[in-house]
Amino acid sequence: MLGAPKLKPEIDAPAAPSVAATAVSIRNVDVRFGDGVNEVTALSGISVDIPEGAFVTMLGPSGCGKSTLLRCVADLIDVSEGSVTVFGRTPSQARQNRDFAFVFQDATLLPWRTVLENVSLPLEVGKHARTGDYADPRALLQMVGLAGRENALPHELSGGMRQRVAIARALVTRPRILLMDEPFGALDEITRDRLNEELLRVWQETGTTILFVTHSIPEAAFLGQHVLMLQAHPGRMKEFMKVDLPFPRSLAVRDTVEFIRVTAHLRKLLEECL
Ligand SMILES: Nc1ncnc2c1ncn2[C@@H]1O[C@H](COP(=O)(O)OP(=O)(O)OP(=O)(O)O)[C@@H](O)[C@H]1O
Repeated sequence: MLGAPKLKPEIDAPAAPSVAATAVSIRNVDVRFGDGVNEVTALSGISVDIPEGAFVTMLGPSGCGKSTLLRCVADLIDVSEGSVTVFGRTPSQARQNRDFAFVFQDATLLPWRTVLENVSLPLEVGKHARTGDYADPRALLQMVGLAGRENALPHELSGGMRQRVAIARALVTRPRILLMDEPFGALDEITRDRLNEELLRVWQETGTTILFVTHSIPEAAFLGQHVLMLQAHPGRMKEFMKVDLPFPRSLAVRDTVEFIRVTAHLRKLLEECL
């Protein structure tokens, strides 16, 4: 039996446009160090919005101000002009609210504490253990591939393992933003590749916004949804470029024509920045 005739053709309701909130807003930022003849303009006129949940890699010649910009977001450096907001708060308020966590090139683990005790450390000094708003340190260790190494001491781990601990420690307070300053810069290429893949997986599992400084063009292209390219003397924004490569990405993407095209474009931009 036929159903009742349709009076109107069925039309799918248009999907609501998904507009990501802004995680970090950087407006006309200048940073100067020193006074008088010793004054150095590290950053000049930087404006960019980092969408919530984005993975943004920062690339540029040595001394262009990548670390300085990351440190402005992290409330480690005050801007000379302009403003930085983190989810609408000042960097200082965002730090107190534990909106972000920082991962440096050196894992900076406490040598006398086990892996698990290092990952749990932020819970001892912050409000998170009190409020219960934290990630399970053991589950994080599993996520970064260190299940079974909870009781090891840092000196018993490889450099790559130590960085994995540092990443787990950074994630334990469930920061909304992860600020990473060349976290894999001191690692051998194979370990770095593996950690790149793992970091993308962690990003996709946690939805954390990531700002990641690197010197490596392939690393910037492989990890980034966007690449923020800075030029030097003074540090200015060259380009905020979307990387048109699909997710999830595996290392095999680096052999594709599209990836080679992206890295060639980044190399050309980088040469223009010198
Ligand atoms: N505390 C400081 N005092 C004086 N000058 C500084 C300070 N920090 C950074 N600078 C200067 O600011 C500029 C930007 O430095 P920054 O470390 O941010 O660059 P970078 O792009 O991260 O460099 P690299 O890629 O070599 O790590 C450089 O000229 C640097 O010498």
